[in-house]
Amino acid sequence: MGRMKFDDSLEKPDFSKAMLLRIYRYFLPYWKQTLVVLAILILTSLLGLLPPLLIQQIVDHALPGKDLRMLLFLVTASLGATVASGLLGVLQSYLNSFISQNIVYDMKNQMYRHLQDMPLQFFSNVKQGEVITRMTSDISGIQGVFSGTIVNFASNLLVLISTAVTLFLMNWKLALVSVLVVPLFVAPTRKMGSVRWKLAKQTQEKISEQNHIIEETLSLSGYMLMKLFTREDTEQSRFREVSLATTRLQIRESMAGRWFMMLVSTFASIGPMLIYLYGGFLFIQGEITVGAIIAFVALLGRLYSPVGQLTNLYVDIKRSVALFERIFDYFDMEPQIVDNPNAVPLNDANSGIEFQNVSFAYQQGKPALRDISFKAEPGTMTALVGPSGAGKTTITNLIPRLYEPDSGSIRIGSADITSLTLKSLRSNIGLVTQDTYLFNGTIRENLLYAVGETDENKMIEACKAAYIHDFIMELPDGYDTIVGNRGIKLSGGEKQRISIARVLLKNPSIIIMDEATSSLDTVSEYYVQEAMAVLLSNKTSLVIAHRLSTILAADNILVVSDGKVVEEGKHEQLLEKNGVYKDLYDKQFGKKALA
Ligand SMILES: Nc1ncnc2c1ncn2[C@@H]1O[C@H](COP(=O)(O)OP(=O)(O)OP(=O)(O)O)[C@@H](O)[C@H]1O
Repeated sequence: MGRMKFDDSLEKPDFSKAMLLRIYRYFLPYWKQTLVVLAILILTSLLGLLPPLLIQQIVDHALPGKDLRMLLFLVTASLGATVASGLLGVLQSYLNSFISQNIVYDMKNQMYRHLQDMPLQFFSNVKQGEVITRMTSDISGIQGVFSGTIVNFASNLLVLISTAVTLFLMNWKLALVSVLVVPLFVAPTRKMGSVRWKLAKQTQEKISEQNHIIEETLSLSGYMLMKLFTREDTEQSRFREVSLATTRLQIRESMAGRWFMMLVSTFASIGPMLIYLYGGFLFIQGEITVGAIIAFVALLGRLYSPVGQLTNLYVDIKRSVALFERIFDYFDMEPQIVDNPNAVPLNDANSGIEFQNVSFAYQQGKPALRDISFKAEPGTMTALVGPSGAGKTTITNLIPRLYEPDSGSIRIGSADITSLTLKSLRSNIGLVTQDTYLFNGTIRENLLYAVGETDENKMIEACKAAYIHDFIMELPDGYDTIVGNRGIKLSGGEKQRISIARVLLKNPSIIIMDEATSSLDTVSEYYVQEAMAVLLSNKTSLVIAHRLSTILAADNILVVSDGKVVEEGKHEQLLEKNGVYKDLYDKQFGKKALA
């Protein structure tokens, strides 16, 4: 315990001018408050000098002169200085907190907005929980940078300078003696700080690992996976292992340098002894007074403590700059899909969709779509069929610009979608995905997410059209029923109908639908089909179709295979071709159709 391994090879933080300027910019709006804090720090460092100096006067003048009035005055003045210093400290705490919390507030809002503009790809790649860590602990850690690092630095420096100057003015020989001890504890304090920082970093990593396990296994889907594969014991031992490592690290961290601390306090106490010894000698020589020796010893604390803290400051600054670096890493990721400078709103959304030679790859060298061209006429339904992984979802994701094609263009009417404002484009598109995402709130809240506010009648109308109103009314709390995490309290068909109602409320001209593959019972399926029919009527729609009835109702069918449109036409025409479609049809629907 308390063993230390010292490693000087800590990676250097980025102290570049650009970095510091960037950090400085966050503090700039609060420069007035910062100036007040600085003024308070100067005042308190001076006020702190008063009590020892007043004690000197008491010992040298008030007591030997038996001057009661002078004694009272000096004691009151000393008390006054302490009280004033305390009051200023309160104001300073408020300002510290005001400045740092406001910077955190500014940063969090900026980061939230920034992350909203990140492409879908970012959220597919980022580790679970990572965004939350950056948003919460990293940004919140910034508050410590001002109230901790910066204020500490300024305050310690001011106390150190003011005390050193006072000591040297009082008696330069004695001051020199007190400074002699300083190097004795600077080196150990430095070492201790670095070791602590290393251990703290390791602990932080272990804690992140622990959080990751918790998030992975105690979230809804993770929990189901763990239960169904009976992995409880394995997960438990994985968790226990990481927890044990964390616990050990934390014990080591709290013990790190305890031996050194002991040494340091011993060294620090050598200072006063030296002062008594050498000061006593000077007193005997008649060079200084008893009061001066007492004041000197009292002031020593104000000299040693800031030296110790300033020695450790490098670690604090490093931690702070590392925090900023982590946050700036996120800010430096450019949102790739943004409005064109000359973007215009979409005028007529119901004018058909056209893909012209569109190619796209999620990863370089692995094309997901190759030279896709097709036209979805206004007011018609286009069905996308094809084997799993063929690229159907990718095609639909390109229309609301969740991803950008690598080449080719997508048009709505005559407008290239990149020339349109994202807001107008997306507000004209209704997306019904396979795994309907409902957040943990009431059915009403989930429905109104589409439009913000609407009157009750419109909402009920949409639910009736989506064949879900009667079901909702049968629930004990009706529209105020809580749906649970991701809507777990509802069946797949019910969730899909709610999401259809949500899109109906939005009433967009273009509908993109990924039909659920999960088989619903006949009644549920019937209702979903009916709801879909309402949703799709008179709209330009693209449906990833898994049901024969949908395929038969489609005005045009695109057969997608290996990132290409390999066949196109109506059901009968495609069957006649005796190609990929026929093959798919036989495999997927042949038996069902016969039945
Ligand atoms: N976010 C992603 N990052 C990298 N590759 C992806 C991503 N999403 C899909 N892919 C890959 O792109 C290809 C096309 O996927 P897509 O989801 O479009 O297929 P699909 O036809 O919709 O399949 P399914 O019917 O199974 O949903 C697949 O090979 C898939 O592995």
